[in-house]
Amino acid sequence: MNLNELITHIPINQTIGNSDIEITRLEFDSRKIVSGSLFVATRGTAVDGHTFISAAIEKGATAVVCETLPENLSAEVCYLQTGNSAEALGQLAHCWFGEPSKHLTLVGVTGTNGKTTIATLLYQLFLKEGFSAGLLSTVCNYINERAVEATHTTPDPLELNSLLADMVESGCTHAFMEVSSHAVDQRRIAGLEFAGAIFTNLTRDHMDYHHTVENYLKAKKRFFDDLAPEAFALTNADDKNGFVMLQNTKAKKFSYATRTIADFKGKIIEESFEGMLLQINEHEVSVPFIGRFNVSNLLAVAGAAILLGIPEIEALQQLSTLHPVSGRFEALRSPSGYTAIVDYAHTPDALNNVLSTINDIVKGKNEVITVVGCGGNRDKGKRPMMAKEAVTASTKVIITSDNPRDEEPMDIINDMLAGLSTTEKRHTLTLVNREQAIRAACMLAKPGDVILVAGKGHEDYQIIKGVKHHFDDKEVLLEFFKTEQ
Ligand SMILES: CC(=O)N[C@H]1[C@@H](OP(=O)(O)OP(=O)(O)OC[C@H]2O[C@@H](n3ccc(=O)[nH]c3=O)[C@H](O)[C@@H]2O)O[C@H](CO)[C@@H](O)[C@@H]1O[C@H](C)C(=O)N[C@@H](C)C(=O)N[C@H](CCC(=O)O)C(=O)O
Ligand SMILES: Nc1ncnc2c1ncn2[C@@H]1O[C@H](COP(=O)(O)OP(=O)(O)OP(=O)(O)O)[C@@H](O)[C@H]1O
Ligand SMILES: N[C@H](CCC[C@H](N)C(=O)O)C(=O)O
Ligand SMILES: [Mg+2]
Repeated sequence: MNLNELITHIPINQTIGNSDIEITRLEFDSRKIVSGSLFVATRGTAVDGHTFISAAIEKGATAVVCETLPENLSAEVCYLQTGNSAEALGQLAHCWFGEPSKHLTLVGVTGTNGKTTIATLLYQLFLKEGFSAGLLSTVCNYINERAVEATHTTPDPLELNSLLADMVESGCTHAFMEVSSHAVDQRRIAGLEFAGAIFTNLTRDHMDYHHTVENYLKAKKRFFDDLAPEAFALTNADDKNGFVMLQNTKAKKFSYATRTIADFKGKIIEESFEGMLLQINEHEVSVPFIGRFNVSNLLAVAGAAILLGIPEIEALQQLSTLHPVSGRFEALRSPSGYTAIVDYAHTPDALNNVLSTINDIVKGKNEVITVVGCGGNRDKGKRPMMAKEAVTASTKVIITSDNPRDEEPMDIINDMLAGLSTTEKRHTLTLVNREQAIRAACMLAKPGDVILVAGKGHEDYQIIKGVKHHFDDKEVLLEFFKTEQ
């Protein structure tokens, strides 16, 4: 593609060299440059891409987009100085891949928890309604039914626009994606045209990255601020920041809630480990989901579907046919009569929601045994809170490893234990080995008890010292169940 055509949509403050040249590849990683590439130098969280401009040129880059021009300029290279390289990368990727989001009804979901659930259920619903649809999610990306491995909750701009272009080429009319706060902050979604945006909730997460809740809120809010007037913005009116997210949006505002006035209102009529009977607006709907938090998720799904043109009755009927996302409140019945729940809860609020749901069903008649850890190289502040949530709402707790990554597992466990009183610690088991921790919970459980294995959900790996080992909570449980038969 001609460079002049590519840079039409980005603000260029200064051009040095000939920009009427053909570009063979758009890249932001100097290690992937090929001859004729346009290299975009972005300031990262670990290093500054500007330090790799010369390396990119040595590998054949013939054009460079950067915020700061290098001291030594090459006569064979076109330099384009811009105010924000990350923003420019998003716009360039949008253009490079043929502006795919213009040819899709693209809906983004943001918030601390519920993004994967809502985006995946919308994708399922639109497939069931006969549409060709795509999904970008933490668990997996899909182009119609074709699975593409997910490296992130929200991919980098090149991978993101490449996947969207693949969806267009595959005949997709709708695409649903998660918009993480990192993605908004790093401008991975720059240039995308959204038909709608959904806000789930804002509670503690990613403080290791955003450092303050205010920064975290601002990152998510920017997603709504940037929406076009013809888009819809659907927010959770139960969340205290629900309308804060929408206060500067130009989009059409709508809300959903279980506890207050809203465009899409719902509540639980009945609940068991098999599912719930809900009242949504003036209709009763039976769904194979559990927990008040899932009522919110399902209201967002139904609301967005209706705003996208699905008749209300059809949208609500479809809710009954949807199936839970892998690793989100997955109930496994043991041969000896206890139930094990595998769930992805890895924030204090998520753990609180899941344990509240379990206790609403168990009602104190049986034991609730929780196995939980915290990820390494992630928010340390949440660790004592996670332990406290687990101990407060469980009869037994086993603290263990999640993805230790580059940290010492015992250091993470000790950070968690710091949230407990002496008495609470005395009643809490710690086992660094996650498999042993899950097995111990199964050995402790009696018929009717509930085990919650929290934090990893769908993950089939455990990251230890940079190595991704195979590990799957569900597999460990099913292996133990075999010993009970
Ligand atoms: C902390 C973080 O978000 N990092 C993301 C970020 O990388 P970075 O800024 O750290 O990159 P860097 O290493 O500092 O490099 C800066 C720049 O120099 C360039 N570079 C670097 C080295 C070199 O030799 N040559 C070169 O050109 C890099 O290509 C980059 O453009 O931009 C990269 C490209 O988009 C991402 O792959 C990377 O995700 C890392 C791997 C990551 O783990 N991110 C997690 C925290 C994340 O994004 N999580 C969210 C939310 C998760 C959730 O809540 O579900 C997600 O959306 O997945
Ligand atoms: N609406 C909600 N409110 C609070 N907790 C929720 C909600 N929906 C799901 N959860 C809890 O949070 C966990 C993660 O859910 P989900 O994967 O849908 O969130 P997410 O926003 O995609 O998370 P991540 O940011 O890690 O990708 C679930 O396993 C459940 O414990
Ligand atoms: N079990 C994972 C859950 C968080 C994954 C994702 N939300 C992220 O922050 O990368 C961990 O804590 O390591
Ligand atoms: Mg997710």
